[in-house]
Amino acid sequence: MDDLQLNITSTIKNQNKTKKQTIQKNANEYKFKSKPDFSGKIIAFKRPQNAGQMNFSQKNSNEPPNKVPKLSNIAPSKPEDLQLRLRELSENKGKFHGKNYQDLSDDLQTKQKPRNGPWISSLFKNNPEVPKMGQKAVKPLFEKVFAGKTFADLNIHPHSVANLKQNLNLSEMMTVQQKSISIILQGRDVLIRSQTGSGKTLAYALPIVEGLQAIRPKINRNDGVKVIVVVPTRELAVQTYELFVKLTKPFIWIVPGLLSGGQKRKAEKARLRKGLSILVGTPGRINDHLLHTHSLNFAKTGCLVLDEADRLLDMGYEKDVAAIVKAIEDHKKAATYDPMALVKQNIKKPLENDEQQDIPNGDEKPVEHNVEHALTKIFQSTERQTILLSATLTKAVENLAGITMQDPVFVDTSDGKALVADSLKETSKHTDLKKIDTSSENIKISEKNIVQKVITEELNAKPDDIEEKQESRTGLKAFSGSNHPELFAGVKNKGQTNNSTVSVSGKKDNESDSDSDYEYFKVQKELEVKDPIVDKLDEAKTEHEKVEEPVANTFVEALKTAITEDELILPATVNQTFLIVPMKLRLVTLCALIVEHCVINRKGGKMIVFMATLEMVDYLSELIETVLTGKEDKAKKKNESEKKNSKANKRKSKDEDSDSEYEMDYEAPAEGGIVPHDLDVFSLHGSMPHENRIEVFKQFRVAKRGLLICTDVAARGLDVPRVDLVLQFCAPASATDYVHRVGRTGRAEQVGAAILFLLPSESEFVRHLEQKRIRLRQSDEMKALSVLQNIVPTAPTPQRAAIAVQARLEHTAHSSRDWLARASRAYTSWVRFYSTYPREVRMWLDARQLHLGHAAKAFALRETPGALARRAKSDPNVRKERPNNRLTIHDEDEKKRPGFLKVKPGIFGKRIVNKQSSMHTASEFDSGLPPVDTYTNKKRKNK
Ligand SMILES: Nc1ncnc2c1ncn2[C@@H]1O[C@H](COP(=O)(O)OP(=O)(O)OP(=O)(O)O)[C@@H](O)[C@H]1O
Repeated sequence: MDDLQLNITSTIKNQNKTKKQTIQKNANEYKFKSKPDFSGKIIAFKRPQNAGQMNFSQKNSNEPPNKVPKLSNIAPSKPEDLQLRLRELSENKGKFHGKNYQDLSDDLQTKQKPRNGPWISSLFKNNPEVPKMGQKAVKPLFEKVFAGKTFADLNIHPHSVANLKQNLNLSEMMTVQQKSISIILQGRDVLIRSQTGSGKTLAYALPIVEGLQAIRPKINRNDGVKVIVVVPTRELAVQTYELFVKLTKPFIWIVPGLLSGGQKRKAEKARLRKGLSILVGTPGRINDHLLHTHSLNFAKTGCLVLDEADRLLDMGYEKDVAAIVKAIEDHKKAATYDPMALVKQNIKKPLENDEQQDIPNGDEKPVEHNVEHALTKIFQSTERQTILLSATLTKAVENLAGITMQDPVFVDTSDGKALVADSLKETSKHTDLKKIDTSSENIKISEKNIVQKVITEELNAKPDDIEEKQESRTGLKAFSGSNHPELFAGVKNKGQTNNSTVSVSGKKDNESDSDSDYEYFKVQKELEVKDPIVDKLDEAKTEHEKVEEPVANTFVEALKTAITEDELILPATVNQTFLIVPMKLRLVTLCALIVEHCVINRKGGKMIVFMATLEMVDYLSELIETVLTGKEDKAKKKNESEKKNSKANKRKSKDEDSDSEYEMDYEAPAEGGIVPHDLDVFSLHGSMPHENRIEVFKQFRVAKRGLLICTDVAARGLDVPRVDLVLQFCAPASATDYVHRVGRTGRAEQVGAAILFLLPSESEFVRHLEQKRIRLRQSDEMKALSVLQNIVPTAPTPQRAAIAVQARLEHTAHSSRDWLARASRAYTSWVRFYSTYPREVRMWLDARQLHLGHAAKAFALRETPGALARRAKSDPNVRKERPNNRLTIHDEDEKKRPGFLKVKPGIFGKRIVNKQSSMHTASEFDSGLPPVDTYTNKKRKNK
């Protein structure tokens, strides 16, 4: 019992009890705390809950013990007074005379004057040792980014080629574009995987525009939504929409539109009523309009694109995606089916395709080049093409592909993988894939005949057959996955099962005389097997050439292999490193890297820092900006005399300076920041007002240098030019998230760097990344700190410079109640976030390993974890509940729309829901609008 500081505060009742009873009761009230000693050993000691109370009780020993001491009415001005009142309040369980314990505690924190003279910093004390991880032999996967072919080589409208050159400055194709464009133009369902920044957006946007522009008569606004592009974030929606705007410049009759959260519903409704050809949006918002905007109809939609498909199926999005797919099918089904009209329409087609028909009054210029693509036919039919894209694949994507795609093609551009895996092909080791790639050129010849073929077929077909065709391609069968049992039943059955299904062009597979694109692949395959010339050519090839040739798997095999192997690809041009930084040094090391990259770097760096929660982004971005550039501090300047005093004290204390490395002069911050240059700091997270969010994104995009601090909301798809450093301040929730975050740099073969911050307890996370073929090198954390000597030239060592910067950070964080509240909110949010890491990574990112006291230092806080927890408890702005993934769709809403059937749960088969990591992106799943029924309810209540 020697190490117990007993504070026996007994009530009158207790006094009447026996001594033994009193001691037992009080012993139960003691808190047990553990913290490491200097050598890192954990020592436990017990401390009474009201430790400070003993002295107070002693001071007021004249008063009866049961009497509540009164607070003086005079506002406390001196820290000692505050201390006193704080003790009074703490004794009285938080509230007294309407005063709040926390308020007083904050007053104490903020009004406490910095001590002048020697100030012992604990920044470098008690830190765990930084392990040297070494490097495992990892052979990363690489991808050839550029294909060596130009857009002019494609069979697309010359205006498109010219537009790409003039407005986008693009002429050479990227590999993924070369592989995918021709396949998309054939109207095939495609699943595309290629590394971040490899040009996937253009790979689908260009053929879509090409397919649309070729429709004759030209489409107009009244023709309805032809293409739906679903992306996970608003910024990505804006970016994709802008690309479509650029691509459709030569074809002004194609109207792209944007539906992303945060804008006024009314304005969007008006736009939808006017008519859009290409609709780009976030799933929540599209669904919101599906429910509440009756002019939005997908009956004419011929193409559905799900960009960042794995993300869209993650965390609550999948319901919305399912609802969109279902809406397309329902709307198509609901559209009046008139076989005669269909026949007439098809008979007219060859005439319509005659270019002369295009000139209404002889005024309009004829389009010189009007190639027919199978995709154009799809836009004119009731069918639908589905395109899924991502740099990373998951089981959920595989499931979705099985459900929504028919006879899909898998395009994987990583080296050593199948470049094009066609579901209509059997596994063949030495298939010449170039045949598939050039098929669009060959198919031109055959496509001329497709129209005629379809007409003949449809004229001959019974209504039942036609219905079956439509359903198979676009109807409920496709949605429920019933048309794809073979996809996962085994590859060998694939061909047979397909034989009994209806092909893309509506042709039965066993009728092999068809010229359709579907048949083309079949015939092509037969040719590959039978053609003696091809055989001879194959024989003539050297063994070496054969080894280099990519292996063409069937779609299912290739996709399954890709998912099982789970190997991740990152641009070879990104230099990836990690820093193991002890908790207390994290913030100051971050500042050092920002200074190094954005300030000292003459070229002017552009950097993105990923944080775990929006509270962290809000607080740390402002703190860093304030401390480094002095942005806000100006309002709270010290007066001249204080400055003089501090300088005098500084001089004085210099003389008294001790030898300790960790002891330094405390200098009250002077005016302004500590870096000589301007530093533009941007912050971005999902809870920002929409306008700010888009504005920040746009500003950062055009900035030549600057720092963006953000959550994972910026991790997917965002294409910000010249970002040369990505820093992950908090470890990602998965290796996949790591890839997407890093992928914001090194885009389109640009050079970039990525740094991952890890705690000593998290160091084994590197091994997890190495297993996924990600190669990282360890950097020296002390070397990173040495940069700070540039901005604190008086500091003799990097440690001293770090202490000075940390002091500035802490001073700012404690300069007002607001700062303190935000700091502790950020701290609390991070602590809560940490325990939500998904199970797969929890063994490396274990919340039990955290030292919460040290963590406070990383938020420039000086309070103990207990005090911070109390503050969080009394802070109404701290999010108490876990963010849910509910969208603004309610059961009642779903019922409101006629013909809009409720999506059955589990329709996407096995749901892969990453609930744990919902903290940092939760707000993304909102459509950005209040639920409509709130308004309705209010109205009802008023009545
Ligand atoms: N053919 C091309 N030549 C040069 N640059 C290109 C080409 N095509 C696209 N780009 C550029 O490459 C960059 C990355 O393109 P994009 O955003 O489409 O990549 P992504 O593969 O979708 O990346 P992520 O997986 O991160 O979403 C963009 O800046 C784009 O302008």
